[in-house]
Amino acid sequence: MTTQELVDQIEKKKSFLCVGLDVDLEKIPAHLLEAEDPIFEFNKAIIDATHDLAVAYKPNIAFFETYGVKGWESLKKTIDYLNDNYPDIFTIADAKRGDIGNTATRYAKAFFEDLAFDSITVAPYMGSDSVEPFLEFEDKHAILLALTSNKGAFDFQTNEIDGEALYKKVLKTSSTYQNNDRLMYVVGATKAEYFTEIRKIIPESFLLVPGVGAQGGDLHAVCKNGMNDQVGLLINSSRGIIYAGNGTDFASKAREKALALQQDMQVILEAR
Ligand SMILES: O=c1ccn([C@@H]2O[C@H](COP(=O)(O)O)[C@@H](O)[C@H]2O)c(=O)[nH]1
Repeated sequence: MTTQELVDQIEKKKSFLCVGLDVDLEKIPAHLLEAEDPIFEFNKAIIDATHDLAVAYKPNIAFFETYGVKGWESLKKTIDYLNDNYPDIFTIADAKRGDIGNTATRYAKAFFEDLAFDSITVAPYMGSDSVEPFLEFEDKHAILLALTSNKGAFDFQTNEIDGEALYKKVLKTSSTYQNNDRLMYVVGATKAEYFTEIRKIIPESFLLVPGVGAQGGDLHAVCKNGMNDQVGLLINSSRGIIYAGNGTDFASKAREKALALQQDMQVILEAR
């Protein structure tokens, strides 16, 4: 998907919501456990209940890998279901990959060609030759971890090297990579006070922003400091939406949570 197509979706739906699919068999409603593929059935119900309110879905790959081959089958069914039924939706494989060039190419082919995701999260630590292979695919995007939502982000990312915070170096250096127009960045909602500085370095780029809801990040603060002319934000909520209920009405409960976020976003968009 092109960035412009994503922007068009945001305008049409008045939403920049990304629903995170972090499916845990210990948390999903008991009645689904009788299904042949409970993970897929759960995802399908969540997607069907929220697709008009969200512009992106982000399956976190760990939650599928943990179930081995069955988990990968559920992931494949989930991405195929999204692509077949809701082709306008932007899809993110939250896989946080990063390795030397030839290995990075294999990761990129796995997630962009076999699984047909629009984007994948990538760790920047190994540098240009570990990131650029992901940027060789037309209309696909690498979403680089810049300033993450967790407290461990302060271990390295905000530390200064030669007078500049590491996360700023990541933003600046990656902006020189081949096909850098296909780059997006992860910045945590729990780090709202950093968005103004971040926007000075990468004014145009889309930011994937996890950390609202369960991690306590503030949507309004993020939007105030981080929104650009094209909105430029994908706000992710995973547990706060998908586990809003755990009875037979779990999907409508998830919709209620997604609707509340979308309505907040609509107000923010209309006030711009
Ligand atoms: O900095 C980061 C990067 C990724 N994540 C992922 O986003 C979701 C957040 O889930 P919630 O339930 O909404 O807290 C999850 O998949 C994380 O692995 C992040 O939280 N922070």
